[in-house]
Amino acid sequence: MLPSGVLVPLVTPFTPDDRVDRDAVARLAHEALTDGAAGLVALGTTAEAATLDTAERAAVLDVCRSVAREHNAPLVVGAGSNDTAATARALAALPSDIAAALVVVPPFTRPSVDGVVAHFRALGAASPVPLVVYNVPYRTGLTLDAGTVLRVAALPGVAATKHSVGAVDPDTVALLARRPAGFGVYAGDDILASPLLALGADGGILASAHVHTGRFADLVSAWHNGEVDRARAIGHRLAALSAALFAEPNPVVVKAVLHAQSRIGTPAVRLPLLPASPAATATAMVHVDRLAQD
Ligand SMILES: O=C(O)C1=N[C@H](C(=O)O)C[C@H](O)C1
Repeated sequence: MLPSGVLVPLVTPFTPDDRVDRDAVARLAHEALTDGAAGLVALGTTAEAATLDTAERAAVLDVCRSVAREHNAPLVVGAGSNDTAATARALAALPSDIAAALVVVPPFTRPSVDGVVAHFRALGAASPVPLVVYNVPYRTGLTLDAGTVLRVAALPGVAATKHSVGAVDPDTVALLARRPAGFGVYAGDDILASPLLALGADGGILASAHVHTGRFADLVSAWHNGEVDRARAIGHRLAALSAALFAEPNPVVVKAVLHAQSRIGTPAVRLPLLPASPAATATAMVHVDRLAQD
């Protein structure tokens, strides 16, 4: 359903007067797909989707759909909340040319395991497009063991997971060992992308891949082609880059770097995020430049 490779969850660049910079969104989307991304994610966490109003979300989606169509590339759209019925309505309204919806494990409410399974059963039934379950315990407050993810994976309409548990832990290993055929696993912790690929992940949804997209695409190919030494070497360099890009809350450093590269007009983020510090930006740029020279 989704291709192997790296999907770039696009940031939302803002103009100096705090409007969505549609041209910059389009430019970043084109660059990512031209540089080797297998697809795009619109309205993810990285997009600061929580701070966009309805019209802004529609504008971002519109731009991303048009660029994805031009490149014949899959577009995944971020969705999901701790209100099952509201999420089902939002999914039902998605346009049919969307490849998948990235749906977060219900945050904050802390339902039971059976409640989580019932949530995704309802969403799988309501959605016209396949679901990618976004498992990110440090954001949702809910840790799912491998058995629960596999129960969700077996539901109709559930196609993949974005695995962002913050560690390569026993449940991660069990998930990759026991996942059913055709169920995709995508790394969602940028720093851990290389070890997850070594365990067999299909790719990654990685904000870091705004920068050196081609290197991230190469990391996936190297692991998938069994070029272990090369994959390790690329993975170590990219992990250092990702660590620098995630030194402050995502996506503030990514935006600062894109601005330093003159790829977006402002590094602005919306509250409660604060702009990246000059020190974090400078450190990230050292890694960006070092990789450019390799
Ligand atoms: O928006 C996303 O998708 C991503 N969000 C993660 C986060 O902010 O925690 C990071 C990942 O690179 C992609």
